[in-house]
Amino acid sequence: MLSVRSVNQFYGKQPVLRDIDLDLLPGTCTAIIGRSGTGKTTLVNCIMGRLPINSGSITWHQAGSPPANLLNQPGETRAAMGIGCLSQRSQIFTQMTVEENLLIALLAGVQQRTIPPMLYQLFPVLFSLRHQRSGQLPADLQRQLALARALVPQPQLLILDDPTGGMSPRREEEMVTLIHRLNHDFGLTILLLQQRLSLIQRVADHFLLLHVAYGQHIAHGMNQGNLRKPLRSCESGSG
Ligand SMILES: Nc1ncnc2c1ncn2[C@@H]1O[C@H](COP(=O)(O)OP(=O)(O)OP(=O)(O)O)[C@@H](O)[C@H]1O
Repeated sequence: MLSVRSVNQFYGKQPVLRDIDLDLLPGTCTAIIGRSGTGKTTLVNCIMGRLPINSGSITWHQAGSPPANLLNQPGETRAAMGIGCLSQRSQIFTQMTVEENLLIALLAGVQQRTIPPMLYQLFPVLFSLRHQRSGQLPADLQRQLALARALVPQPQLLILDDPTGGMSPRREEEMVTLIHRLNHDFGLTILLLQQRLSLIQRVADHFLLLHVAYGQHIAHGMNQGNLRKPLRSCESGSG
């Protein structure tokens, strides 16, 4: 579905991503693991077209269509191509109601004209609060709303940047269940950025480890095994 090949990215002269390779297969959940500052968000920003890359390629594969070079697509069109993203900071319009936030996501140049019915099934709490101003919701429900918004255009690939960050244990558990359902029941391909292995092991099939070695950020190999089994080391020795 998505191939990242030999991607390098620098902030000024400082290398952040070094020769990153990543393959996302349809229907899988892949985790990008790494401590704070190892470049997880930077990689996602490159995939979403928010940051240019210095070298490498990012290719989008869709059944029945030739591979598309994502680097030729402006960031705005990547959502319409089927890539959704929940960023670290919830992006909701706090003056609008829950429902208005969902409706406005339909304006993002996608074919979809109505809120998908499954959305309120997935988020029953949001359904009961749909006429409430979203700024009045507690932070973890605002996060749920941001995720629901990302799902309105019915993406094929959903990128989740620290989706449980700052959540209460109860909402975190709901979010983990939700990610699992989206992946297993709805077949959504998921790229999950997380630091906590215990959470990753519950939902992810594969992982890519980013870490800092000798003062530089380098990517280590990708495990194609099943992460619900005990985590195996995937270091490839490139440091
Ligand atoms: N706009 C920027 N300009 C310069 N350096 C930056 C910029 N954004 C991030 N960095 C640096 O790039 C490195 C990678 O940052 P990034 O946010 O991608 O890491 P991360 O793994 O997502 O961290 P976290 O888990 O805390 O979100 C860090 O050293 C960070 O300080």
